Amino acid sequence: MSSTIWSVDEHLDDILAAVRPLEPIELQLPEAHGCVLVEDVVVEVALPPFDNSSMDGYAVRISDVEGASEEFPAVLTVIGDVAAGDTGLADGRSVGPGEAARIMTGAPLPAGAEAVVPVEWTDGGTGGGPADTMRAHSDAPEGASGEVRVHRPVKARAHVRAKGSDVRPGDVALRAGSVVGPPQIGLLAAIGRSTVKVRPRPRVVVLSTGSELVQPGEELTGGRIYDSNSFALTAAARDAGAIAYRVPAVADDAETLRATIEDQLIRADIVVTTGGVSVGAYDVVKEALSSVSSASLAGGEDEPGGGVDFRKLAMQPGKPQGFGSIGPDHTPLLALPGNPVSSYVSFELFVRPAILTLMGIEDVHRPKVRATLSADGPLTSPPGKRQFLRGTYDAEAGTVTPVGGPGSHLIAALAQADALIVLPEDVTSAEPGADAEVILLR
Ligand SMILES: Nc1nc2c(c(=O)[nH]1)N[C@H]1C(S)=C(S)[C@@H](COP(=O)(O)OP(=O)(O)OC[C@H]3O[C@@H](n4cnc5c(N)ncnc54)[C@H](O)[C@@H]3O)O[C@H]1N2
Ligand code: MOO
Repeated sequence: MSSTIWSVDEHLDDILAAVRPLEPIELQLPEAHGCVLVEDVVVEVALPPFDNSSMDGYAVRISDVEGASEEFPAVLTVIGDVAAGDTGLADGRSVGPGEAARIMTGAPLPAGAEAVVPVEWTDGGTGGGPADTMRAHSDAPEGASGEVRVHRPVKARAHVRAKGSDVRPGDVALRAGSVVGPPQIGLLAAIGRSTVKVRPRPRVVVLSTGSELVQPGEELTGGRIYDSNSFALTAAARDAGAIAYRVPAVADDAETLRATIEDQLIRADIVVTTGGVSVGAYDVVKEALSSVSSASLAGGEDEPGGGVDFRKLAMQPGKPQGFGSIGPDHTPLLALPGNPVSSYVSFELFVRPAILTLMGIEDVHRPKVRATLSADGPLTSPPGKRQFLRGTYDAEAGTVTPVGGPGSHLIAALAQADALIVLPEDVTSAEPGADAEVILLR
C-alpha cells in the first residue's frame, strides 16, 4: 500500500475507467428483465392490430340509434355475436340497417358497424329496463339473436379502439439505452418480440475472508463472529441488478484464497472481496493479490492491467481499499475492508457504480439531495476525510437524522438507515440545522 492518500472521486474514476459495459447478447424476454437495450426496437405489427371494441355491448350503425332514449328506444335486430378471437360475424356477414351484433371487449368491429353501444345503454335483449350485464352465451345462446332496445345514441367510432392507435409499424417502440422493466417487457410481448438484444446482467462473485467467520446457523465458538458481509453484499449486488454468487468465507490463508478466487473466475464478471486489506499480520487479501505477489492471477506479464493495487482513501469508513484486475480475462476485482459498515458503504460508493457500468446504465449514481441536519448535538468528522454517516431521511420535512455513531462495526444502525450523510473533507463539525448532502440508499 503506497503512502499516497487517494480521494473518493479519484478511486471511483479509476474504477469506472477500467470497467467496460458487457458485450450485448440476444435474450428471451423474461431473462432481459432489468437489462439495458442496445437496439432500437421497431414495431412490425400495429397495436391494436385491428379496430376493436373497448366495451361489451352492441355493434351498430349510428344512424339507427340517432335520437334513441329509454322512453323511445331504437329497436334493432340482433344478428349474431362477435367474441375476442373472432375475425368478424359468422359467414362474413355485415351489420346492415336496423341490425346490431353483440360484441365483446377486444373483439373486432364487424363490417358495416360504425360504433359500439355499451350493454348498460340497452335492455341487453331482455325486453326489460336497462341491463347491467349481458347474458352468458353458454347460458342463453338465443341472446345472439332477437331484438335489442338501445336507450342512447352514439357517435361514430364510439367505444372503438382504432387499429394502430397505440403503435404503428415502423414506430420505435423502445430506444437503445432503455432499461427493460415490466411495462417494457409487456410492450415487447405485445408487438410480438420474443427476444431482444441487451447487455446481460453482470455475474458478481462475493467472497468474504477471515478465519473468525462462522456461517449463520452454525454454532458460535469463542472469538468468532458470524459472516455478515458476504450476505449483505450478495444482496446488494442483486439489488443493483447483478447475478450474484456468494462464496462461503475463506480462512486467512493466501494460498487458499488465491485458489478460491481462481476457481471463481469462470463465473465472474467482477469479483468483490471483504476483509484482509488493512495493515495487520493476517491481512490475507492484500498478501494474496498485491501485484507483486500474485503472478498466477495477474493475467500474464505482457498484458497490462493485471494485479491489484491497495490504497488508502481519504474517507471514513472505508479507508483501506483494493482495486485491479485478475486472471486471463482481466476480471475486475474490488477488495473492500472487512468492517461491516465499511464494506457496505464501499459497495455503495464503488461496486454498485461498477455493476451499473457493466450493465450499460448511464447514470450509475444513487440520487443525492440536500437536507437539514436534525441531531441532538454537533456531528464531528475527521479532518481531510469525507465521512459517510448513516441516517434516516425525511423527505417531507427535508431533514436527515443520524442513526448510531460513526463506528464501522454498527450493523444494527445501518439496518435502520435509508441514507448516507456526507460530511466533506474540509468539514470537521456540523451543527444541527446545517445543510448537508445526503445520498439516498432506497
Ligand atoms: N493499525 C491499523 N489498524 C487498522 C487500520 C489502520 O489503518 N491501521 N484500519 C482500520 C480500518 S479503517 C478498517 S476498515 C479495518 C479494515 O480491515 P480489514 O479489511 O483488514 O478487515 P479485517 O481485519 O479482516 O476485519 C475488520 C473487522 O471486520 C470484521 N469482519 C471482517 N469480515 C467480516 C464479515 N464477513 N462479516 C462480519 N464481520 C466481518 C472483522 O472481524 C473485524 O472486526 O482495519 C482497521 N484496522
Ligand atoms: O475506514 Mo474503516 O473502513 O473505518 O472501518
